[in-house]
Amino acid sequence: MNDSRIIVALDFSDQGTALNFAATLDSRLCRIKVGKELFTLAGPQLIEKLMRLGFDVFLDLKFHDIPNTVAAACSVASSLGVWMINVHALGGSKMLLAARQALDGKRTRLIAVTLLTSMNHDDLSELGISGSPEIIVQRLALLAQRCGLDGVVCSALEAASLREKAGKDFWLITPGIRSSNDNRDDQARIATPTMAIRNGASYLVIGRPITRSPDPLKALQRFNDEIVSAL
Ligand SMILES: O=C(O)c1cc(=O)[nH]c(=O)n1[C@@H]1O[C@H](COP(=O)(O)O)[C@@H](O)[C@H]1O
Repeated sequence: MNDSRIIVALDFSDQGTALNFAATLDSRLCRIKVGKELFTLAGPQLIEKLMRLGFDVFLDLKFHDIPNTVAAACSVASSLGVWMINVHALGGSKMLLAARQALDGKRTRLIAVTLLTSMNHDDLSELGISGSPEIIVQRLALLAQRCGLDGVVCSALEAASLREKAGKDFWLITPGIRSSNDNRDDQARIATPTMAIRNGASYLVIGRPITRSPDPLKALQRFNDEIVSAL
């Protein structure tokens, strides 16, 4: 059984590198996320190969469209046998309900992205959205919960207040994870693994701090150890 809280973001620009990298990891120590770049390049066959290596796959395509289109896309994504898929909460309740309905009776988990972790207060103002990231994330997360989704993607900074409001069974998936000496890259709302766990995160999405490490398996083990001691 895989009780790791880590989802490794497999953000690579070619299939061979991605598969070789996945093979150096251990499917008992993490799950794998495939995003837009790799899926556009390598498609369902790659998902199949990763599942054959024993990985639970989170297919991160962040669907955001009219309800009918999103529901159909969710249904097809689920038929690939993936562990989890996501949509944007900003698609609104009709879209979220349609996505949820498309997965009724299926094993695939459905979560909603709230506010991207690359965005900060200034980005919201630029869009004419008033309110802090925390308030917006909370509103979108509770909407997703009311629509019956399994959880949301948010930053670890919002996880503590959300955990209180959404209860213990709602999944909080937190990207933007960085140790204190890691490069922040394009992430704006970041937190350490310890902070994410203490704030109630269910799973931590970690990409570059593992994929760019000279010893990815060791980095994964180090993150897992940090998480276990924070639990
Ligand atoms: O849905 C996501 O996974 C996601 C949502 C979000 O708000 N922020 C975010 O960074 N992600 C993804 O999480 C991963 C983070 O990667 P690193 O910044 O390299 O750790 C990337 O694959 C992003 O696409």
